[in-house]
Amino acid sequence: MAERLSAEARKQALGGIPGWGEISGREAIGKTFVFKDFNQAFGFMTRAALVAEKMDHHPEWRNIYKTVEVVLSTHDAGGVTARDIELAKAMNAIAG
Ligand SMILES: C[C@H](O)[C@H](O)[C@H]1CNC2=NC(N)=NC(=O)C2=N1
Repeated sequence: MAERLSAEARKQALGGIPGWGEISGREAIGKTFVFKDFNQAFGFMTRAALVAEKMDHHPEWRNIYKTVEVVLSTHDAGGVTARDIELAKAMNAIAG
């Protein structure tokens, strides 16, 4: 099982993934992606879902029109691990 990152390691990792930050009140990271329209937002979700499934690591997310709110944590580790950082980076790459 992946190890939880320390607060320090988490902060450092977040520095390298634009737009991602700590979620207040829980051990998770998040980002709100804003696209041009619903089509772009849903296209992002479709591509990200395929990557997430391949990684066996899945986002908590919510789509409102052209925005996608994403929260990542590793449930079995009770916090943020390298797997969350990896998926966050992949999502940024997909969003372009
Ligand atoms: C058995 C399976 O590997 C686990 O349930 C996976 C699936 N996807 C997951 N996704 C996320 N975000 N956190 C997890 O702890 C997690 N666990």
